[in-house]
Amino acid sequence: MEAIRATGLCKRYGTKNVVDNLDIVVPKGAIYGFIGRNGSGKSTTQKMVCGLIQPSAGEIQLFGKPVLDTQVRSKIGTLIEQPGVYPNMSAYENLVLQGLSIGVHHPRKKAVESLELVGLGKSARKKAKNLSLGMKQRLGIAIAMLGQPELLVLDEPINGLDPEGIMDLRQVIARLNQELGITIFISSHILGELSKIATHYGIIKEGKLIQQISSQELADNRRDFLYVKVPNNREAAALIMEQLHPEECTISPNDEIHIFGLKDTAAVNKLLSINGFSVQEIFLHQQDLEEYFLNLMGGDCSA
Ligand SMILES: Nc1ncnc2c1ncn2[C@@H]1O[C@H](COP(=O)(O)OP(=O)(O)OP(=O)(O)O)[C@@H](O)[C@H]1O
Repeated sequence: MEAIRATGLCKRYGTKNVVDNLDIVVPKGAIYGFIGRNGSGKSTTQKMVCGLIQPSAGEIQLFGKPVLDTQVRSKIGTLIEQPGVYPNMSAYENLVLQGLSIGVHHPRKKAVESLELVGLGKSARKKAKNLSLGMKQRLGIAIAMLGQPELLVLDEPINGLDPEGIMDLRQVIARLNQELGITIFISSHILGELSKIATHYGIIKEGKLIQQISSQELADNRRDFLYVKVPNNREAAALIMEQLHPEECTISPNDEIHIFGLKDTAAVNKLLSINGFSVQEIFLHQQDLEEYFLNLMGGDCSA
């Protein structure tokens, strides 16, 4: 059963379809990276998934139930926009207060547990206003965790964080997913960081889903090749085709050989060497995720 299934989802503001006929499937247990430029409709989609705004059309099911089902709503934790924290209260006090306001059993115990979960155990007594942005985001996740959700919806939690903050947050997300089995629906326009943890991706452009793909399918789609720099490249390429039967060998504009469908660097190196070619450079070129998405989105998506 999927954690989220959105079908034909639309949101119209005035005459504009901000979200346009979206079909999204987030499998249970996934870390689903929802990727698109600013203004592409990510927040609007996430707000509909959380039941914060009404779709203009379409249907959303969470764990097989309609999004407005009260039982299912208790399974969602959200971090959308800034977490509502009191700056002069400590991280711990904020959590206790939030816990009390949503009627959590044993709010003090839960507050301590939630702080530990997000790696803020040692900063429990710090005033919220003195926490770094990354710590504030983790406090926001701790608040979202108070209700023991099965699904966390995180809207651009990485935005504005420094590299250390990003790494800490990434570890927290991975831990919640792996240790507690929580499904994560996380939006971002920063691709690299997400690629280290995401198991699935949905790519949205101008309100339309342009691709939905698992990280496994993505790895298969990305076209890696062996890069070989060698004099007499045409003869070398012909020899490689004849002896090692890769899918394809091309000569790049810079005169390097690109071999597709073969990853055995040693075999190529050996073949060329024993036939008198002096290999200057040889390595496996892997198309990185950024390149892949930029191709799909047609330009710089961090703009
Ligand atoms: N309440 C609203 N009324 C009118 N237009 C809106 C409203 N909310 C969002 N929009 C518009 O919908 C489009 C998508 O916005 P949305 O916030 O969903 O995008 P996003 O991908 O999350 O981008 P960002 O990262 O900048 O928030 C934008 O053009 C935005 O101006």
